[in-house]
Amino acid sequence: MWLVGLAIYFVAVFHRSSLAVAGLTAADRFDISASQLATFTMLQLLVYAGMQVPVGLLVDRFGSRSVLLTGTLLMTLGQTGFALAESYPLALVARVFVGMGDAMTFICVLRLVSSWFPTRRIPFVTQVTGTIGQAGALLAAIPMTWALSHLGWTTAYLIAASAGIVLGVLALLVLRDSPAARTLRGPSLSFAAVRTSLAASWAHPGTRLGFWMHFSTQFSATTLALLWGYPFFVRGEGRSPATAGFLLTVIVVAIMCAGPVLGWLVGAHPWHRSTAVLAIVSAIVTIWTVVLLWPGNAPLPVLVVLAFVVGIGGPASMIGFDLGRTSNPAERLASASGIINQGGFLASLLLVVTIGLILDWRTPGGSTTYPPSAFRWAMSAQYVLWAVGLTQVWRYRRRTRAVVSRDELEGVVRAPA
Ligand SMILES: N[C@@H](Cc1c[nH]cn1)C(=O)NCC(=O)O
Repeated sequence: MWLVGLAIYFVAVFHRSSLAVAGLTAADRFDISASQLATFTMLQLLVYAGMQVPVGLLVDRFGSRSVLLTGTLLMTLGQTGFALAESYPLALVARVFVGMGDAMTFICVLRLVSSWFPTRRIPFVTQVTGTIGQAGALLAAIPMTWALSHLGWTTAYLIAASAGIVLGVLALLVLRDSPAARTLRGPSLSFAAVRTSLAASWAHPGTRLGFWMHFSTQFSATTLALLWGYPFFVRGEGRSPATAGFLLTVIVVAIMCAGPVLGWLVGAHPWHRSTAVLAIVSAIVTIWTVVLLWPGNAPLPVLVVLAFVVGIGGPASMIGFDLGRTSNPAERLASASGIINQGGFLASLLLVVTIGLILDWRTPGGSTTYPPSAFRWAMSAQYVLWAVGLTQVWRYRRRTRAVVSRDELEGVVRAPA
């Protein structure tokens, strides 16, 4: 069950990232400017973040199997539309469908993990899910670049879309919501029930802690990987395109290395989940400060450390979902995960837009040849998000610890007195 869900999530990450290497071809095909190109990424993030809570509610109501199948269908339709679109507005509509399908995937897989694995394995399997799923971005980078240049736009994207048909059929035949039932159905979704369920999830400080953990940890990596990393390394730090590509790969390597380690750590020391997040965000802030204060271009080893430490933020964000799991009953798990999953994507959306605005503001003459000083200003916008995120993690960590029993969390069984 897990492998089927994981395969669909892997393909969702592949679809999500498949535009990153097609930017120049897309600009030619649709005859669009750089900001119109960036609109694709913003729209996708907006749809993804906006759908998290509704998707969580749908999963709690209709089960992961039904929602995952719907998501796979939407992504496949979207990617097929993108392959065939010849105008910018049609391509935007197709990207909205890809974003909607993508938004339906991860929460379903988290729910499958909690239904099919013993409790003590869940933190580790959740991390491995994120780690393997994120490798879909690697598939989007290398084979997709080859396919676009050798097979052309339409064939490359149609082949990508066909993965959804194969996985959709597999999921239809194989997937079960839980060992006890092929399809689980929760209570019906009246407006009052939805409000009560969301309010109950949000009222638990553990859900809020999870949201702010997700918010603080992943935006730096997401923003670099999806849009601004390449221009920052090339224009802001004077590196060659090949070195910029290498630095973006270091982010993915960091995700692969840190995911299983954090999964083990969270399973073994659940009481210290927020300490791990505070330490990782502090490390990210420190290395960014070194790079931004470096006189002139930072040396390559420092940029490698930056890419690696920022990459660790991706798996660190998964710790937020573990807070959601231990703070909510099973029937509210998916909606709590939806609330938490909004954090990092909202922060990334804010940052993607703010960096664009600051670059335009600090670049003379409306040109897109952004100078290194403009990148320093733009990347410094992250301090506002870190300040908000770290303050909230600190506040809600204290509140969560006040209502959660450490012994229960750590599974300590005390002998009767
Ligand atoms: N933080 C990511 C997943 C991740 C895991 N390792 C690195 N990144 C996340 O929130 N994922 C949701 C999704 O849909 O990808």
